[in-house]
Amino acid sequence: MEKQEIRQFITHQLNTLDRRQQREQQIYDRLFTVSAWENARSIAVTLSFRNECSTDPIIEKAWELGKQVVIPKVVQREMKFFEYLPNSRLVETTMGIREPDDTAVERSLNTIDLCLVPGRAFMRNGFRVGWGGGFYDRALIDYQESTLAVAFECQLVPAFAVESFDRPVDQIVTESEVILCR
Ligand SMILES: Nc1nc2c(c(=O)[nH]1)N(C=O)[C@@H](CNc1ccc(C(=O)N[C@@H](CCC(=O)O)C(=O)O)cc1)CN2
Ligand SMILES: Nc1ncnc2c1ncn2[C@@H]1O[C@H](COP(=O)(O)OP(=O)(O)OP(=O)(O)O)[C@@H](O)[C@H]1O
Repeated sequence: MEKQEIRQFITHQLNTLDRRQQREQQIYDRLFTVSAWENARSIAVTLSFRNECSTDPIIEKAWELGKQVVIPKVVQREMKFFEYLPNSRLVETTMGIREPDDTAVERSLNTIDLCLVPGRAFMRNGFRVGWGGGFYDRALIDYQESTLAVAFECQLVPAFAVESFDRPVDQIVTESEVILCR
């Protein structure tokens, strides 16, 4: 399948997913036992939108545990990361993604212990298909710390053509397993 067909297929899968809340809770419970999560003092995470697995409980838990949280903002085709606190103000993009406002403090991704990478579809070897902006492929080029994706089982796909610029994640946490990709 082409990446574009995979995106359409996954959108349908996610829109018709049953027992979503139960599945999300299983994903969180499993994520919170992973050592890369436990050891991270700072995490980068996206604010979920549309039918992505909700990241709100992940962020709440991170704050509860005293972890620093940063979230991305797309600035002129480039993604930058900013500190995210319970009282941070957000603005919504035309696409519907919530992003930090102008007052947020920028943090280099390279100073963050764990990067939670969003994606539409994943192979078990960690390669992913996103929304098609290539933002994470570029952001992860010289990122040395742990990368992890949370995804529903139905987002795992058997095979797609990997391109030279694609960057795999280290681990994928689903509602039924932790996949060690590398
Ligand atoms: N929750 C979440 N936040 C995220 C991502 C993500 O996958 N999930 N991203 C992961 O990389 C980045 C944003 N990714 C984007 C990828 C593509 C387009 C884009 O192509 N927009 C089109 C409109 C497409 C549409 O409306 O459907 C455009 O601007 O013309 C925008 C943002 C950063 N934040
Ligand atoms: N390292 C890079 N340098 C320049 N362009 C890149 C790089 N990585 C990706 N791109 C560009 O980004 C485009 C989209 O890539 P791809 O379809 O893999 O995005 P994606 O992984 O689905 O999106 P995202 O990473 O934002 O979730 C590609 O067509 C490619 O030209």
